[in-house]
Amino acid sequence: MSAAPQPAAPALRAVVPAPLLEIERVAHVYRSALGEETTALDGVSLAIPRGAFVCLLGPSGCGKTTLLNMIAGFVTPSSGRILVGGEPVQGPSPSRGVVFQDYSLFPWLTAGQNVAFGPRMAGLGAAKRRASAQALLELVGLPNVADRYPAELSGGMKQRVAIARALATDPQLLLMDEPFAALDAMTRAALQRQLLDIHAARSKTVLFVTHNIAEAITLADRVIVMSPNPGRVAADVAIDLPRPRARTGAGFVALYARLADALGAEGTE
Ligand SMILES: Nc1ncnc2c1ncn2[C@@H]1O[C@H](COP(=O)(O)OP(=O)(O)OP(=O)(O)O)[C@@H](O)[C@H]1O
Repeated sequence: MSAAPQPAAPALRAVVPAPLLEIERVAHVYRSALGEETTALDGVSLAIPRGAFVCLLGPSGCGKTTLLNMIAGFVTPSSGRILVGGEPVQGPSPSRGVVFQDYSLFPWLTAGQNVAFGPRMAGLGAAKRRASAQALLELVGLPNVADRYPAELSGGMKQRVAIARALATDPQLLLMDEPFAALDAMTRAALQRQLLDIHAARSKTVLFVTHNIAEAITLADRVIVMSPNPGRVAADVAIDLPRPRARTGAGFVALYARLADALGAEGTE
């Protein structure tokens, strides 16, 4: 006698949180005034979870800045779409903080006013925005520069102010385009440490562009390697080393070789 058929057990579904950033089949073609076309990116798809620290690594011209500018809302993709928190990017937003390589502080504003700029645009009162700017300057290790102008600050100090400014609107996503490339090695290492502390303390999601393999391994949980002509994702490598990461450690050296290999003949540095 056969047993009566049992009802199927309900399928077990893991609860996977939606990624903060979704890039879906994005391409971008620049057209010059003379009608020349450059395909900067083609078929780029990525999903980045909340709280991740991801580095975009690739040689010059592979479209890293173009991709970052599209996520920031400064450039519109020719095709495909970009979602942040499930919403399509339709222009710049205070929920996405941007730090550029060239500091890009307003020279006519003091450091404190630069940091308070976003909150001022958002309508925060003077006393509150001064207090929050001072707290952010302290967070980046600059407790005494609020009244100084950018021209009175070193490159490393300017970049700290730029990071404080990017954090001032409490963005979900911090977009950083080779922010430490112009700094000397010691200042760069100090800012890398500080950025990791901020990432840990504030649980920000960070997308950080670099062409420096060691910097990518030092900072990221995950490195997206891009290749040029047109820009595409060539490799997606998890960095599961404990922090802080010694450059001479065996794991670091092995990942360095792996990423250099993924960069191939296009290798940077
Ligand atoms: N405004 C523009 N007009 C035309 N072509 C552009 C423009 N901006 C970038 N490009 C081209 O698009 C491609 C990707 O450039 P992009 O600056 O995004 O690369 P990148 O990887 O950030 O380079 P780098 O590391 O040198 O900053 C390159 O071929 C570049 O010449």
